[in-house]
Amino acid sequence: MQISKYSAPEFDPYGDNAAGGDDEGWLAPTADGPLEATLQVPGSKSLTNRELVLAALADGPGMLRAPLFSRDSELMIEGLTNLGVAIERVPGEGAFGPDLRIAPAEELLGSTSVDTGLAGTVMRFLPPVAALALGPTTFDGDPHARTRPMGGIIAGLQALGVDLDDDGRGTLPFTVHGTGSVTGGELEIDASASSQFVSGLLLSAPRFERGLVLRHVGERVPSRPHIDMTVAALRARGVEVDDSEDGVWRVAPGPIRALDIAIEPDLSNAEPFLAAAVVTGGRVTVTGWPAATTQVGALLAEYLPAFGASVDVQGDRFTVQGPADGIRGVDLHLPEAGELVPNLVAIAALATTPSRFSGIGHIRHHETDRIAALANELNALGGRVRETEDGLEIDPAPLTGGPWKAYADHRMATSGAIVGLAVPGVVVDDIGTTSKTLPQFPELWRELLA
Ligand SMILES: O=C(O)C1=C[C@@H](OP(=O)(O)O)[C@@H](O)[C@H](O)C1
Ligand SMILES: C=C(OP(=O)(O)O)C(=O)O
Repeated sequence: MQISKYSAPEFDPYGDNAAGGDDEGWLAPTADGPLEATLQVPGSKSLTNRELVLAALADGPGMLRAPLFSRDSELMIEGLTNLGVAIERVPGEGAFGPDLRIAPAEELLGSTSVDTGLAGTVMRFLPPVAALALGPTTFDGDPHARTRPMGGIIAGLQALGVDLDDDGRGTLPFTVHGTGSVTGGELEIDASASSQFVSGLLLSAPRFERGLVLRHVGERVPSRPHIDMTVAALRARGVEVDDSEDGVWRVAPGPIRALDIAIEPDLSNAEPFLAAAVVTGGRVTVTGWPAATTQVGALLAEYLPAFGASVDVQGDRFTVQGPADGIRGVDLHLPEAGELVPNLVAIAALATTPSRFSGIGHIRHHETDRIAALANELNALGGRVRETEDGLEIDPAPLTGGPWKAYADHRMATSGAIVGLAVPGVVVDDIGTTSKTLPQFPELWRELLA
């Protein structure tokens, strides 16, 4: 079956957007055999929100082609707009929405507020931009956003001399009192809780008077591919970045070049559909797969074969063929790829041999404590899942249907959908939470199974 181009529903950034669900929850469809499908997914959250920030700080008007439209990107657009950036939707060729034309502000202006929702990229990338604005900007978000670590950004900006009022807990809410400029220079932060502390500071750094020499001190920084993505995005706009010393990033001051740039499809949002091939022994192709990318989702080409699946790449078509003789358990150490873990754990819960995931302690600080959430939800269905300090261990066990809590976490919601393909009666309480990065999920999933 060829999944058709999908037109995004009217988007309600704060609403439930429970397309396909209701108060009773969303009954995950069960596959009655191997699934065969070809589909396209919308633009990358990580690339869209980086390029929005860089376009807003650039030396002239720029374009984003085929960007993502989801709660996280709408919050980024709204936050930048509040700071005085003009962002206009213009017709484009993308299958999932318009293009964006971005005109940087003559002068960024505070005296405003930014709602971060639950978006890590908004809460970590915009405070340094607000430090460049004139006037105070207050940051706050969803209830759970107030528990996500912000220390590297708060302490980092304060150490750079930015006046930032917080209550000392190292979390939202806080106010950045921008003066229109940041001196920059040498800075040490602990980025072991999130790579986004590094990315957030680097993105604004070319606009600091002395640039930035950012040194990480502490345990290992997670999600390194996401930092590499930030560095590549800066270099593509003519910014000089030296990352040759491990744990140190040197950004030269200077202009950020305006670009007309196409956003790649979100390879991490392709994951649940590719997982569907693995758990049903079917065949799923995602089109528009980039030949070269900094997205962590490209590592699915290594991870999915560990379950016994095979991967075939022909041009821009990325195809996964699921195993015919049952899913193999895996032993994966994934500090680089925390964002991919929930869906991989869902596959592992359906495997015939044990699995172990390690090196992912930091995902306890994502949209929810993903280690606890995965263990809770799988064990409630009869699973045998143990939390470890930095991961999960899973023994094979027959699962039965029942409620599946999403905890406002888009990847928990899609993980419930994956389990439901093989286990009748899994009911996801809030499938609408997929609107954080993929509002089309319920519709695309329905088409996958049609
Ligand atoms: O910069 C980014 O776009 C992201 C970085 C990672 O954050 P952490 O380093 O906090 O895991 C990743 O998990 C998140 O989904 C997106
Ligand atoms: C961790 C994630 O998001 P955020 O950008 O909010 O950190 C994620 O998308 O899996």
